[in-house]
Amino acid sequence: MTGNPTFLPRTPHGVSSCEHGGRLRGGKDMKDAPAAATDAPPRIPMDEPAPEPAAMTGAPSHDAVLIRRTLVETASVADRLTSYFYALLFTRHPDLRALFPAAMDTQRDRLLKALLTAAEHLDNTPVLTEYLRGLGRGHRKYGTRAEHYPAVGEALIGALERYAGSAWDAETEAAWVRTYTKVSQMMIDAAAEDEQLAPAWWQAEVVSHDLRTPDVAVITLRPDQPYPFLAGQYTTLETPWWPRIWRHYSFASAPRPDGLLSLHIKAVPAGWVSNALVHRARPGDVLRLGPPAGSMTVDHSTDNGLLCLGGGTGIAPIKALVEDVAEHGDRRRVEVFYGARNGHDLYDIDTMMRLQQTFPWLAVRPVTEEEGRLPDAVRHYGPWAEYDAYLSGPLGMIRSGVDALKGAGIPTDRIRHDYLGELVLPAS
Ligand SMILES: NC(=O)C1=CN([C@@H]2O[C@H](COP(=O)(O)OP(=O)(O)OC[C@H]3O[C@@H](n4cnc5c(N)ncnc54)[C@H](O)[C@@H]3O)[C@@H](O)[C@H]2O)C=CC1
Repeated sequence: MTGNPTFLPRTPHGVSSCEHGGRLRGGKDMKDAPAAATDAPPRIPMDEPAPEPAAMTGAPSHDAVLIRRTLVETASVADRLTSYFYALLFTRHPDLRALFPAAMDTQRDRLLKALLTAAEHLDNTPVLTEYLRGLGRGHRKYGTRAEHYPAVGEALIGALERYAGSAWDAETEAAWVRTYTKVSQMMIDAAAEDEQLAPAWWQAEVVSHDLRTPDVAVITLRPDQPYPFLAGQYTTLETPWWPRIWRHYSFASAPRPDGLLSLHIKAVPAGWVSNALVHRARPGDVLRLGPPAGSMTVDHSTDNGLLCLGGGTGIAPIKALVEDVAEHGDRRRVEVFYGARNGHDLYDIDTMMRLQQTFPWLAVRPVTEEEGRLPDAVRHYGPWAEYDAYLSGPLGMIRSGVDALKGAGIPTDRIRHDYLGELVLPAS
């Protein structure tokens, strides 16, 4: 290590809780941890997805330049860097191992990816603040405490130092220490504030389980206490069968007067949580939910129409958005394109068609792959320049959908989805 990093995030009350500074002993001697087997891809690839960025303004700060240089340098070895990061963390702080799932697989790169996403948005303070505050709140359910953050910072610096090659020097290390201190402080403060307002997690009982296709279930939950959220948001969920493995699922309904929550789950190959929810969960089972998150919510300050693309189970939050517009009595035009591989996979088409019959301002267009892919279908209609766009579905669909919508004249700041991290981060 070139310097002597000291992470001193204040406790929520402004007093330094502990000091974990100093060189990481023995870091250079450690072997890379073996790569874990891969699980099914997480629906949202980080702990919590970042919000849509505002346009970046001005030149990047010097710290941001140094940090991006490190990211570029380590992009091709991200996997080894991640393994080494966790090896350092757990060797130096074995007590922290219990906060993570028994099998690390997809968890492995989540923490690091979240940190790197934060670094990516260093110069965009409103976006960074919103993202980190959500991340801090979301970490309460893992049992994360203020005093854990310095340990993570040390492991991060140790791993970066090892893999950043010529991009690493004392100045770069100082930039990372400053950045990490800022990042962790925002998370700590947000968690402390949230503690006054909301539980760290909710328990929710399965009250109905409806298998719509061999792979897709619609599940209704009754939370043990009120669960406030907005249509279009998602939750994190832990099952009793896979402790400490959390997955993201969007709510399929706007908030209901009876307080019940509904989710659409597709069992994906090797997806432990999704398979348990589809094939094992039954009424009476109790799950745990983290706080709501996500920025794909309706902007009620405008009369713009809504153009919604829902692919596969991505139709769930789109249905919630439609209900939200209906409840506001806005009568704004809402155009839904509902994509699936084939007719059989359009598992919620009856509900969507019922909504279309009820609301004259709503048009629902099912699109199967025989007819083409969702973004192509959208290009055949329009014009869309006066619409706000909402996308939910597989990553490839979001990517090509965003391109199609930009091509149709919708500005980026009126295109909402919850996949930002994966779209901006270098592939690893
Ligand atoms: N908030 C969100 O963004 C949500 C996302 N999801 C995600 O949606 C996905 C749904 O998966 P499945 O039901 O298996 O979907 P799928 O693989 O059956 O595809 C659904 C639709 O997306 C289209 N599509 C797929 N790849 C595409 C590409 N590269 N370019 C253009 N169109 C493409 C297909 O043609 C089809 O119309 C999951 O990954 C799930 O995690 C689910 C709920 C909410």
